Amino acid sequence: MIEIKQLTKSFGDRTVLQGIDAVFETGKTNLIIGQSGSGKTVLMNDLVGLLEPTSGQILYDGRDFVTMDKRQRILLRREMGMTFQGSALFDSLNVLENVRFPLDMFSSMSSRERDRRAMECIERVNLKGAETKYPDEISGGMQKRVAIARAIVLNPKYLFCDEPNSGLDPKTSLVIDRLLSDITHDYGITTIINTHDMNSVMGIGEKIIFIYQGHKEWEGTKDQVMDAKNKRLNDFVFASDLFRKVRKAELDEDNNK
Ligand SMILES: Nc1ncnc2c1ncn2[C@@H]1O[C@H](COP(=O)(O)OP(=O)(O)OP(=O)(O)O)[C@@H](O)[C@H]1O
Repeated sequence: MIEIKQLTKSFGDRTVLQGIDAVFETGKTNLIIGQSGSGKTVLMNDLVGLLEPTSGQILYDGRDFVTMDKRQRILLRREMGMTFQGSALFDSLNVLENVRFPLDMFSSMSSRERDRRAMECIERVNLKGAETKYPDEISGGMQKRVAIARAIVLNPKYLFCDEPNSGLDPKTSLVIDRLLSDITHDYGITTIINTHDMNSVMGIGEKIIFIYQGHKEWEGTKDQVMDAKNKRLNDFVFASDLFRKVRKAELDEDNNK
């Protein structure tokens, strides 16, 4: 479990995150949603230590990341996996080498063991057969899967995914969502996903935190989103034409009963 308490982040005199309290649950897909510019990426970057919060606590199973010394932080970072917006693969490395990279950097495994572990993760994301291909030889969806395999190769307890569906068609997005959800449940990972994809929200949003202009406006589950009474959340959800139509059809159906 990751718990944040009164997390605030300012850049100069501009406050981007304002006193956020939230709990991200173990073994669940926790989604951070919100409009462009609401602060999702800043929040995630604070969580993984790419930014320093201005104030507040970030508790990883009770351990406060903010007050840790450098050595403790390095150790905790080894428990984190991350995928970035865009897949951020190394163009000059093939799929196997990309996935093996964290092991090459951080593990004491033999070369053979590293290959075996990397192949295990490649198989987990259904990319067996693609291990000798280079990123520019595979599709965007396959690149995302390579990024996920690389993010789990060190057996993380915590997985962070910033916009994992960006640039993907709806069908491929579903495949990625399902994969992230299965991995989260199979390995009991605390997974945090930044998204503004409503299909992801309704598909895998076991816990949803809605950020509005830097503060937590609403939290709940995918089953609560459609009926939530929060106007800002509704505006966000139903800004998607498809969801407005789905909701209207549901209401019409109710009225005709
Ligand atoms: N290094 C920085 N210095 C100053 N302002 C920043 C910095 N990083 C982010 N911001 C500002 O913080 C706000 C939140 O940005 P953030 O990238 O977290 O939004 P987001 O919700 O992730 O948006 P998107 O969905 O478009 O990725 C924006 O107004 C952005 O300009």
